[in-house]
Amino acid sequence: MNTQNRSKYLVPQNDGAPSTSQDPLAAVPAYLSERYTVLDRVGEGTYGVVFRVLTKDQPPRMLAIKTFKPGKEGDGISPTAIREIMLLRELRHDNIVHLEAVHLHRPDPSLSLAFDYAEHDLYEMLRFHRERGMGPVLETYTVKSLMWQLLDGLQYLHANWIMHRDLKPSNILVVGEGEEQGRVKIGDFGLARIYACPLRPLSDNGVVVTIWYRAPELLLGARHYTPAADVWAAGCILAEMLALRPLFQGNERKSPASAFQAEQCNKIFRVLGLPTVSSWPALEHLPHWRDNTENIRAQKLEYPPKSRLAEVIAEYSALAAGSGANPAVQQRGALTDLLSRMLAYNPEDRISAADALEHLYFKEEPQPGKNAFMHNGRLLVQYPRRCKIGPAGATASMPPRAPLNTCDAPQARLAPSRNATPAGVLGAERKLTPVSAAVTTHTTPQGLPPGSASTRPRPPSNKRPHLDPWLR
Ligand SMILES: Nc1ncnc2c1ncn2[C@@H]1O[C@H](COP(=O)(O)OP(=O)(O)OP(=O)(O)O)[C@@H](O)[C@H]1O
Repeated sequence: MNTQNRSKYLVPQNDGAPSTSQDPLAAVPAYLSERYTVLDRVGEGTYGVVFRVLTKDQPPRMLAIKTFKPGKEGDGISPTAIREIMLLRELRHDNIVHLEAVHLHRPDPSLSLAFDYAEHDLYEMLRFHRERGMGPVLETYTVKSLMWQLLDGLQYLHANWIMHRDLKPSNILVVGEGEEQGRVKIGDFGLARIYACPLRPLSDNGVVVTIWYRAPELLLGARHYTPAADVWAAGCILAEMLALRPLFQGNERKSPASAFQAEQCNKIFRVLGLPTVSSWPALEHLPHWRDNTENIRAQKLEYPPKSRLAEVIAEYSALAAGSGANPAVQQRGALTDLLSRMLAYNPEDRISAADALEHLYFKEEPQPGKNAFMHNGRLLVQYPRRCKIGPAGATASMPPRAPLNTCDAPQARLAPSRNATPAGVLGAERKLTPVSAAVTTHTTPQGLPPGSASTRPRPPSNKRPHLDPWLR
């Protein structure tokens, strides 16, 4: 089995098959059951396992608890990490997943974080369209609403000197029902760096680290991360919503850690053309550009003399729609203008999240809304609910527990994974109010039960539509 294609939701077995034999809730720390009824397990990321729970207060609320994997012996949770988590608790925005509670179990130490629960994420939504051959792809209104909300959340983070650094479809959560139906919740910010220390390198875990959303300045060796890199990732996500496939889908070179990611850069250059020092003066100081200029220039003929972004988006999205007519790209002028500003090579020229919200694209009809699923009183698509893996016989008062190993999604096949980029997050200064909320600590000497293998079914394959051969 090609480990690059292995979903990170699966703990590798000798034969590469997922394990379904272990109790999916075995990894729930005992101290959590004092406060929550654990319903089922919704997934596993690089750093932890996520459970769906109900609070035991009245009325019960549904939350997602992320329980972080125990670190190697001797690895504690640093005060810096705790401070950062506490800062995350202060974030309040409609489009940022809210960190409800922090449970720190000192003896291990182990940590569980409680967030708003969101039934969908953009990765699964895109997969749904791709797999079901929904044709056409996402509705224009849905694309606009999701992007508008994502940018709104981003501008809030950036205004507070926080950068996400790991934006990708699987981190774009979307609420399924209730008052906040169709609402984007940016998830997973900041936590990757906090948990990077105790874990083995991602490659040891057989996890693919996606670089598809990584900005060119980072690929070319820039040391400093700026909010513009989040906007690049958001631009890639906008393109992916239209095309149902990642715009720049390169393979990552895993080592050394600072390796020049030639293939990923190549994918970008083949669509946008080569960057130039005249339009991006800092380029000549970027180490990977400097060290590889000759090689890059030697392949010049492979790259278009000017950006082909508009054509590529039109081609890809027509392929995704199957019929050659994708309503989401009908307003091509404004859409491609916004996209090309979000995907500007020079980070200083790249549009900010705040300015992007003012772009003509969002002013043209249909204008974006707070509920990305519902337009003019009509539910546009009923997305399948998350795959959840519950224990037979667990009880829950609200809503009914998902049956064992079920989900509404089609049975899974292996796919390029939902991938993670190692990330850090918080800028040095913030406009946030001082931290007021307290961490709940648990000092009873209960260790984490031994972690169990994830039993999440494999996602289906990420079928690539037929591509323009020179874009391969
Ligand atoms: N607040 C939430 N509500 C519902 N599901 C969630 C929530 N947060 C995370 N999940 C789901 O739990 C699973 C694991 O999430 P997690 O954030 O740990 O990993 P990831 O984003 O997929 O990858 P990584 O952390 O490695 O970048 C995913 O399916 C994710 O969509």
